[in-house]
Amino acid sequence: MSGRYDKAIVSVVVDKALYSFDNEFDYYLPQGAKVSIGQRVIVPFGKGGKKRVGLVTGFKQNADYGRLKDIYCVINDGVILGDEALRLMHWLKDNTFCTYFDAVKTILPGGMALNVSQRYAISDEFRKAPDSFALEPAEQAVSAMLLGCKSDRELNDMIEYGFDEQQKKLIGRLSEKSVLVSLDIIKQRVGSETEKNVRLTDSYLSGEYADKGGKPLTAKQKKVADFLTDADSASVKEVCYNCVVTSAVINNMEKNGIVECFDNEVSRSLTAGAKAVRSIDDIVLSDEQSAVYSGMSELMDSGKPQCALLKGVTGSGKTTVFLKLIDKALKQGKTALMLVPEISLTPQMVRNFTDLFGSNVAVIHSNLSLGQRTDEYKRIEKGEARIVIGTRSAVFAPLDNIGIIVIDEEGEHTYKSEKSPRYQARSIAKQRCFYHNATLLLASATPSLESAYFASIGRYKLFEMKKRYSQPVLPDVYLVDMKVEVETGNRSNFSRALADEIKNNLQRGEQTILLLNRRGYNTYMNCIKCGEVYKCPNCNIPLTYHKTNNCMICHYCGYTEVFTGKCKSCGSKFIYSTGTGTQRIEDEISTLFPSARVLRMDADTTMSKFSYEKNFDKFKNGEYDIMVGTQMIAKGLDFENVTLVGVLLIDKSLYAGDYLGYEKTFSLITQVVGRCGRGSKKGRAYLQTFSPEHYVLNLAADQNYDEFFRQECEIRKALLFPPYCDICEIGLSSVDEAVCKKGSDSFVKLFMKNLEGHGIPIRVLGPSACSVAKVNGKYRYRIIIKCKNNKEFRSVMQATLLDAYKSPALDKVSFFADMNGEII
Ligand SMILES: Nc1ncnc2c1ncn2[C@@H]1O[C@H](COP(=O)(O)OP(=O)(O)OP(=O)(O)O)[C@@H](O)[C@H]1O
Ligand SMILES: [Zn+2]
Repeated sequence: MSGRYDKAIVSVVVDKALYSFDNEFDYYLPQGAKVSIGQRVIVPFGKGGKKRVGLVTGFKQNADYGRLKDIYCVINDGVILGDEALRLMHWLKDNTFCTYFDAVKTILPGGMALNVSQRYAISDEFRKAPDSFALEPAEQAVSAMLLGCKSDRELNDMIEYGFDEQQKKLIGRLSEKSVLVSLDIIKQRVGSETEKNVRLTDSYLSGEYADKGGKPLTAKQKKVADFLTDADSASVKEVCYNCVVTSAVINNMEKNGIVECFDNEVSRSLTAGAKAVRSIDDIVLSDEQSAVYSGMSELMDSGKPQCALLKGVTGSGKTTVFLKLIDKALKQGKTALMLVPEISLTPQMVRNFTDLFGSNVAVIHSNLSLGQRTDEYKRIEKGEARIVIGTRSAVFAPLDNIGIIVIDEEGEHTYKSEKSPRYQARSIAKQRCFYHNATLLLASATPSLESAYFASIGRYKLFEMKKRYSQPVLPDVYLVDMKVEVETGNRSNFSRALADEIKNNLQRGEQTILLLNRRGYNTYMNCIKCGEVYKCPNCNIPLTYHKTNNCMICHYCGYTEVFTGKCKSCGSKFIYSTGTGTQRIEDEISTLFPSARVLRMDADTTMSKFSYEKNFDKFKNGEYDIMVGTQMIAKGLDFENVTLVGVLLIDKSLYAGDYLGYEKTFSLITQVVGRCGRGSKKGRAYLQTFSPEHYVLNLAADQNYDEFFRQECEIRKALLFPPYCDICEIGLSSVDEAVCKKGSDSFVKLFMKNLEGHGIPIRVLGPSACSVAKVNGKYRYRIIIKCKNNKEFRSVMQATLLDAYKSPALDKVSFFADMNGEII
């Protein structure tokens, strides 16, 4: 319901409200003001009546008139959350334990967020007669400093960056005494135009800048760096605006090598200006593809919400089927949404779409500047783009009349948000399909166990494609026993079989992909003399040695120290290092195969994200013979000249320490094996392991998903894990371990108390320290609650969280609840 009234009481959700205090608050709408549901307003909030951004969620008939405050002003940019978006906001609040406004901010693109900030100026009275004001000495000192400022801008900069906490406190007093006047400035984070962009340099991100003695950042520079860390990239204008700096600050940072400027040509060519160059009618589906298409068409024609799972082996041409189905939706006068796990890895996918649908395609992902994201959002809202491709957050794209939502590689963990609101894109997609009577298509070569289970009990309609499109056979897969290699004197990271095959490939001019899921050079270092193990002081886990910058780096928090070659505690020069990372493999390849041209792809070489596409293009053009990388190279890539895949050591992934370990390993192997033999030549894959007898590895080598599914379901059923129950994880952290542990125990007690009288079957595991027990100087505990995710359970959890916020035992502990989250 949405309407306009001259006088009314409205419910408003408010920005920056704490979870424990979050609600729909009532406000009085001033006489003559008009507002609609879904429109933004500024309201006074809290004790001091500070101005906050809010969003109107409804009108009220009866409320306590006397105690209500007036809305301060209505923001004149119309309804920004429509009926569906408001429902999603409520859904997020109820299901993920976030605040209303966290939900609002997640649904809107970052660039549309509004901020209220306070700006100060010296009052005319004070300027004229400063001596007539009764000020304490400290106040006098501060006001003298402020009087010395040449402009309001300088004055506000001084307050924000130059003052310590003590001085900042005096600002409030000076406003009360009318020395200063304050203004509330409402800022939208960006305008709509796009221009020159900035991002942090690789050197700064890798810590090289700091290591090479780069100047420490000034307060303003730090603000810019923090902003860019969050935003990935933004236009110069946006940075200036949000960080309240001039472009001179950015120029300086560019000179010092902290940021770099670039033109974002990628997104421009991808979206508004794109032209269709091919016709969808030229694509002819194979028999298997046609069968899926007609089955899906039936669902789409039903006019009811539907959910289907497409299990298609790697290279079966799932994308082609998506294209045809999306074309069908458009022809029905509807719109379509397609989610991918990581856009930088699938430039080909985006190209496929723009080639066929031109500017009808909008792309949403975090590599765009805030302005570009807002522009895409508006193109979608206006109906100029009726197909949206994007990563997780694109699931909220303001499409109207959706016909189909496709989620590619549906089991990928990137679909789950790891910060509040902790939502799973699949669940949001389901909500949207219900709303629009649309069809949801989940697709993968290795579906998540949960989706496969729902398909097996008939809740999802199941479609399968068992053949590759161009090459009738899947690659041959061999397990290589590394124990035998070691026993027979081969201590290298390459088994003889794999080394021989790499040699063959080099001779034949065919390409090879090597997977090792650890970056860096050595992953463990200790002193032989005193036994000291080099660990991160913040996280207490072993540091990884990086040869490229001669540093030891923590892969959890980024802590970096230069490796001196001597033990820090005893000074000995005998340092023992073990554990192989991708950098070391790159070295070993150059020793074993000096002529090979090697491309390394891991988080260290691709920090700016833009390197992905360039490097993959070079590899595709044959400029490299071997690509070695972490799991980022395992999925989605389609290079026809790759005929060999080697997995250097898979064991660690099997024992990842949570119930998803086997599922993830099976999926990783299937995906990476699927990268070879996609053209006319058959592929082969070698999996090196110290546990060649492990059944998961054997099933993965056989590419036998069905049997893996059966066995894994048995285990999950016996031990009670999803999909046979839901899991609610409580994560707790604190700088003090004892406080964290005590707080965790209190949380369990509060939960048990709230549970009383409900008769809900649950099992509580823990509290226990997380497997990485300390990150960024904070100790981490977790509680696992096996439960059934329903309204009753969630209400118990909500009550527990509210109690926990009030409990003194949890005063110094941060905590969150996460339904069915991935457990690290
Ligand atoms: N009907 C078709 N006509 C022409 N080419 C096709 C057709 N179907 C698939 N292909 C080609 O086959 C190759 C594999 O297709 P695609 O990348 O869509 O497979 P996929 O199922 O998504 O694989 P993966 O799960 O490994 O990512 C691509 O190069 C694609 O262009
Ligand atoms: Zn660390």
